Amino acid sequence: MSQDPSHAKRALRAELRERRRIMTAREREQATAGITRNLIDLSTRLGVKHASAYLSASDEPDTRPFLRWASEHGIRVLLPISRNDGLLDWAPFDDGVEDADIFGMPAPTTEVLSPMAINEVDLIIVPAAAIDRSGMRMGWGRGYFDKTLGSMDQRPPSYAVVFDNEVVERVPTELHDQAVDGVVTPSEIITF
Ligand SMILES: Nc1nc2c(c(=O)[nH]1)N(C=O)[C@@H](CNc1ccc(C(=O)N[C@@H](CCC(=O)O)C(=O)O)cc1)CN2
Ligand SMILES: Nc1ncnc2c1ncn2[C@@H]1O[C@H](COP(=O)(O)OP(=O)(O)OP(=O)(O)O)[C@@H](O)[C@H]1O
Repeated sequence: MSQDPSHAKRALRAELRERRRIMTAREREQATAGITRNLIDLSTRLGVKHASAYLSASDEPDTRPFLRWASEHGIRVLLPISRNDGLLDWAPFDDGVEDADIFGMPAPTTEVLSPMAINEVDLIIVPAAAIDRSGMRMGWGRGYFDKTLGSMDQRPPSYAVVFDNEVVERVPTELHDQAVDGVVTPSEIITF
């Protein structure tokens, strides 16, 4: 593997992307059930009232059943919308109210709030490609969550959501990379 972390990241992302692509429908369903159960457990344990999460794309761990549960239980959830300047706007979850963002990622079309809105939440749920045993996070390569997490001085607990085989020994890291406080997979909740 190359010494340059950005090259190593690219290679690892390609491998992970391919692994997600070849998952069967049954594997996905089972993963969704576990992830939903663990996200509900985590939010309940933390007494969360206001969270941020993401609207999953078809290859990503499915957040929608959790989002519906949260909505039914009075938990307000903010979802990201990618901006051209590298920051994320936020908008509240409302089932079915969505469109594609500038990258084709699902994004909410409810009332747009500024990047500052994330400062109001008491749990941050982030997408990731892989998480290592020290909590370092590798995302999909646009730096959105590094900038978002890195800009907050009072950060609530932040948990990444990945499939079980995406918790790895080490991810390649660069100076700007931000660690998360824990990870939710279909089979467990790990707090670092
Ligand atoms: N569902 C969801 N929404 C999200 C994110 C996410 O990961 N999942 N984001 C999390 O940040 C932001 C969008 N981030 C993105 C990150 C990368 C690419 C992208 O096109 N990546 C290239 C590979 C780049 C590389 O490997 O260097 C690609 O996939 O082809 C698009 C959007 C905001 N919304
Ligand atoms: N805090 C920051 N300030 C300025 N640039 C940054 C910052 N964080 C990341 N970047 C830039 O963003 C690009 C992508 O970074 P990286 O590969 O770590 O993204 P990622 O964590 O995989 O993506 P994401 O957070 O969108 O899931 C890099 O070119 C990096 O220089």
